[in-house]
Amino acid sequence: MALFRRNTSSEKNEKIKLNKKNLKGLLGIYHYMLPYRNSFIAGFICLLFSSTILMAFPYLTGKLVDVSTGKSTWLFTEINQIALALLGVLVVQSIFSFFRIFFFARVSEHAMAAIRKALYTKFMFLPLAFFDQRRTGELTSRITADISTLQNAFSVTLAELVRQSSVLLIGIGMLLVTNARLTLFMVATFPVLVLAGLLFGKFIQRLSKATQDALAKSNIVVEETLQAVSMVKAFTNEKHEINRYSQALGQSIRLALKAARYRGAFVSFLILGLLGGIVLVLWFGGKMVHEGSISIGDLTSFIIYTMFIGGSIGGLGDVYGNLQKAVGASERVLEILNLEDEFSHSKPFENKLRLDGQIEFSSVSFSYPTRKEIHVLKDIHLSIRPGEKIALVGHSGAGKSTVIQVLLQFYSLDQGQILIDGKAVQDYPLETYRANIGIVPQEVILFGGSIRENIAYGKPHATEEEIYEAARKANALDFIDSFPDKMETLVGERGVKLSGGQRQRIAIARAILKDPAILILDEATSSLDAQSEALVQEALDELMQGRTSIIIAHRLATIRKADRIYVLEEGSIVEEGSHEELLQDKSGIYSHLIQLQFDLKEEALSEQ
Ligand SMILES: Nc1ncnc2c1ncn2[C@@H]1O[C@H](COP(=O)(O)OP(=O)(O)OP(=O)(O)O)[C@@H](O)[C@H]1O
Repeated sequence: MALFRRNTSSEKNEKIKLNKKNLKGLLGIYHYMLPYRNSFIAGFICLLFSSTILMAFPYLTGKLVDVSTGKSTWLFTEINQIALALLGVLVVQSIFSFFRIFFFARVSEHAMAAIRKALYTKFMFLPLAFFDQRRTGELTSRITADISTLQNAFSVTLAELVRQSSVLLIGIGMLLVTNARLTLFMVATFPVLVLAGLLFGKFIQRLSKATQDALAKSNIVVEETLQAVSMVKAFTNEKHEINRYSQALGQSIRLALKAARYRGAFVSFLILGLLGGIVLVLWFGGKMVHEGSISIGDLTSFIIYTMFIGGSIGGLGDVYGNLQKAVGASERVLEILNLEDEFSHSKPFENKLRLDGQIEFSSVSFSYPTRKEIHVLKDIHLSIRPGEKIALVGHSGAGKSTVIQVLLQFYSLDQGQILIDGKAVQDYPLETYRANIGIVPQEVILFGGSIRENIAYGKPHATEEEIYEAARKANALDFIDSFPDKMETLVGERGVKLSGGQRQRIAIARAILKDPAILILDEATSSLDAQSEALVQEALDELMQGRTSIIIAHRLATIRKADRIYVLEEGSIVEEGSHEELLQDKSGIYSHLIQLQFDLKEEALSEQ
C-alpha cells in the first residue's frame, strides 16, 4: 500500500430533538462570537425595534380606515397625519432592519471564519488515525455546509425567532386590547387551521421526496445500462432491461399521482381553510360592526393582525426546523473541535535539534486503530546506523509502508519501542522530530502553485539560491529552464502538467532543501523510461549522501546498492542481510521474490 492514502466511512443523518443539552451545544458556538458581542448586542436591539415597530402598522391602518369613514380617534384626527405616521413607521423600520442585518452579518461572518479556522487548524493537527475513519467529503462538509447552517442560524434564524415570537405575542396582545370577544373567536379558529396547514405541508414534502427518490431509482437503471450497453447486448438482455426500467417508471408514476392528489387537496385546503378562516373572522367581526361593538377600522387592523399571526405561526415552524439543523451542525463541529490533537502531549518545537539518524526498532508490534484485530507488524527488530541505506522488501501488504508510518509517529505502537539516536521517539518534540525526516513518496503529490512554491515546500523560507541549488542537485534544473516561465511555471492541480519523472525530481529537490537526517524513499512501482530513470536515480544518489535512508524498494538496482535488506512477510521480518547473502538461501523468501519480480531485469542487467 502506498504511504499516503485515504479511507472511507459513511455519514450519519440523524433527526435531532431539541432539548436543553443540545441547545447548550449551540451556546458552545456562541463562544466564538464573544469578541464581537458589541455588534451582536447592537444588532439585537435593532432587531427588537424593527420587529416591534412593524406591529404599529396594522393599528395605524385601522385608524386610517376609521378617520376616513368619519370616526376620529384619540390621537389622530386627519388622514394625512395617519398616512405620515404610517410612512414614519416604514422608514424607522427600514433603518433598523438595515442595521440589524449589517450588525448580524458582521458578527456571523467573523465568528464563522473563526470557527472555520479553528476547525481547519484542528484538521491539520489531528492524528492520522482520525482521518482513517472519515471520508474527505464528510470533513469538507463540516467546514462548509455545517458552518453555513450555523451562520444561517445565528443571523437569519435567530432574527426570525425573535421577530415571529414578538409578532405573535404583540399581535395577540393588540387583538385582546382591540376586542377580546373577537380575539377569542379568532384564536379558537385561525391558528388551528394554520397548524393543520403546516402539518399537511410537511406530509406533502415527504411524499414529493419519495417521488423524487423513485425517479432517481429509475434513472440509475438508465445510467447503469447506458454505461455498459455492450454488456446488455452481449447477454441479449435488452428486453429484460426495458422491463426493469418500465417497472421503476411505474412505481414513480404511482407515487407521483398519489402526491398530486394530496397536493391538490392541500391547495384546496389553503384556499378554503386558511382564507375561509379569515372569512370566518370577517363574518364574526362584520356582525359585531353591525351591532356597533367594533369599528370598521378596528376590524381592519384585527384582520391584518390575524394575517400577521398566521404568518408568524408558519414562520416559527421553519425556525424550529432550522434550529434542529443548527443543533446537529454544532454537535458535529464541536465534536471535532473537542478532539485532542497529536501535538497536545508533545514538547515544544526545538529548531536546532539535528538527529544523527540512528534508528532502532525494538520488539515493535502494531495494528491500525480501525482494524485492531489484524496485527500488521509483529515483533519487529531493526537496527540502522547513521548514514546506512536500508531496503525493505516484501509482498504487497506485508507491512512495508506501515513500518514507515510508525517511524513517522503517525500512529502509536501497541508494543515495543522505536529509538532514535538511543532515545525513545516520543521523547522528542514531534514537530522537531518530523522536521528531521524527509520523504520522497511513490506518488508525488504537488500542490497547484508554481514549481518554485512546490520545491520550497521542503523549506518555506528558503532563499532563491537554495531553491536553485536544490533543483540542480535533483537534476530538475534543465527541464525547469526549458519551460517559458521557468520556476514560475504552474504545475496544475496535483501536478498534472508535469511528467512522472519530473514530479519525482521536484519531490527530490524538496527533500534536498529540507536536508533531513533520515530519508524515506518509497520507490515508484511504475517504471520510467531509461533516460528519466537514470536522471532520477542520479538525483536520489545525491540525496541519500550522508543520510540514513530507508527505501521501500521495487528496483533491483536500488536493492543491490543497499547496505542491508530486510524482508517482510505478513508483518514479520523473516530474512535480513545483503543481496548476495540473502541469495545464498535459494529456498528463502528473498530468492523467491527476486525470482518473481526481478527475473527479467536481472537478465537484462547481466547481459549488459
Ligand atoms: N490505514 C490503514 N488502516 C487499516 N489497515 C491498514 C491501513 N494501511 C494499511 N493497512 C493494512 O495493513 C497491512 C499492511 O499494509 P502496508 O501498506 O504496510 O503494506 P505494504 O507492504 O506497504 O504493501 P504495498 O507494497 O502494496 O504498498 C495491509 O493488510 C493493509 O490492508
